[in-house]
Amino acid sequence: MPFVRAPHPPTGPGPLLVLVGPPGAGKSTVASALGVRCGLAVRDTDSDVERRAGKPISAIFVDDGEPAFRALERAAVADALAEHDGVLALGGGAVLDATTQELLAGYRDAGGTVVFLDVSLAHAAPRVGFNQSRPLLLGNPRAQWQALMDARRPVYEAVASMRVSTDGLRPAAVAELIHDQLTVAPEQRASSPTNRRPGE
Ligand SMILES: Nc1ncnc2c1ncn2[C@@H]1O[C@H](COP(=O)(O)OP(=O)(O)O)[C@@H](O)[C@H]1O
Ligand SMILES: O=C(O)C1=C[C@@H](OP(=O)(O)O)[C@@H](O)[C@H](O)C1
Ligand SMILES: [Mg+2]
Repeated sequence: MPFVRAPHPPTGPGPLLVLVGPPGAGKSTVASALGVRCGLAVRDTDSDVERRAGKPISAIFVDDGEPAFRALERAAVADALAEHDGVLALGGGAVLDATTQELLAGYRDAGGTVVFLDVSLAHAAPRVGFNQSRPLLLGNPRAQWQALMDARRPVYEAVASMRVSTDGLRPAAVAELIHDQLTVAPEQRASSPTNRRPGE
């Protein structure tokens, strides 16, 4: 079923939907599931950064450092917000950047939808695992993840227009929830638990 499109940002096409949240929330996976389900193009800023750098994120962190990664990420997010008109998954730390926060606020003000995929440590840990691909979780992944989430939760809540708890839901079910939220009438949406602004 096609989406009922939210109003476009006035300055460009803009994504239909932007996914934010911590590592293991399922941003990349749910973006793909939504793309398949709804026939939408999918873009992931982590993939854009890796393509531009010509190496994996873990290698960027080791060779060039986190600030260099964040600069590449800031540029990738700005480009994607301007160019992409499908589903956009951000990397988990992208929303910490002040420029990105401003761009997302403008996107939302223009009618764009930013979805915070929420997840608890118990559900994120098995998803993220202990591999080397997420450099910020090296050492003690569970403790690192929880500290990161505690620090970032207010930011995820501030930039989002919708929060979806993914605990115990398969990616396809998360995609279905988001799809259903965006295809119901706005007046029904306002009273739905998944569409309250975080904190409301
Ligand atoms: N809702 C979910 N339930 C179970 N596993 C999931 C879910 N969402 C994602 N995964 C799995 O968790 C891992 C991380 O997902 P990913 O989409 O890369 O998360 P993110 O992009 O938010 O870091 C992948 O192996 C993916 O298949
Ligand atoms: O949370 C973070 O700071 C990061 C999350 C990763 O993306 P995912 O959230 O898609 O795993 C990736 O951008 C990088 O390892 C840094
Ligand atoms: Mg991802």
